[in-house]
Amino acid sequence: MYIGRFIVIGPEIGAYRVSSRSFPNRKAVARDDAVTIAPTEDAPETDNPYISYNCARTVGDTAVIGNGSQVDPIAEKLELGYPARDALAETLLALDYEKDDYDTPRIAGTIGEESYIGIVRRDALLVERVTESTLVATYEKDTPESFAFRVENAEEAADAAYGLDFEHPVCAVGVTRNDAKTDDTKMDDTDSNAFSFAIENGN
Ligand SMILES: NC(=O)c1ncn([C@@H]2O[C@H](COP(=O)(O)O)[C@@H](O)[C@H]2O)c1NC=O
Repeated sequence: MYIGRFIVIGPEIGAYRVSSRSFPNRKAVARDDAVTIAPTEDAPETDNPYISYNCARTVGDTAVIGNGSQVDPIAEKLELGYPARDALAETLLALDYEKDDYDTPRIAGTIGEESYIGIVRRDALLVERVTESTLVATYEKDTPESFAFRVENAEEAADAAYGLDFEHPVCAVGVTRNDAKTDDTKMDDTDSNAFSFAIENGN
């Protein structure tokens, strides 16, 4: 089954996976306080506005993940003190679904004291609090659904998301709260105090 990009919110551990038929030549890149989805060096030129973006950011004790440019304004709203539910709902509604051939939905989630997951589709805006592991995807599984995601740390989350049996995996990012009970994650460049990230680019 092809479900496109998807998010899992644990709720203490999360993951984002890029699956792509059209633009497989992409990778996740760790920045100071973000993870970016970017074309690989050998990728063909494209002017598609939807395929390079920050897919993960942290703001204090909240992490944001998502499938497009909404991640930055969601993070900015959190910085201004918006509750996560409102930051997700207002931003998803303002940016709306992507104006491409598929009306691709925007999906996003936050991990924090309370965790949330959201999607804006052509026909709906859904934002829900997450209390058990939940998945939402751009296609097919485009309503948040309970999803068994048994992982202990950010590396396992990235590996598991990458390896899930949905077609055309490209790359994945795992994120975990450091004050959650699983704290044996390897720290890397993108770690804030509150969160650890891990990247799986399939090589
Ligand atoms: N976020 C992404 O990484 C991303 N990759 C592709 N898209 C959009 O989705 C369309 C379909 O892509 P695909 O056939 O790879 O699933 C693309 O034309 C593009 O407009 C994306 N937009 C939303 O998921």
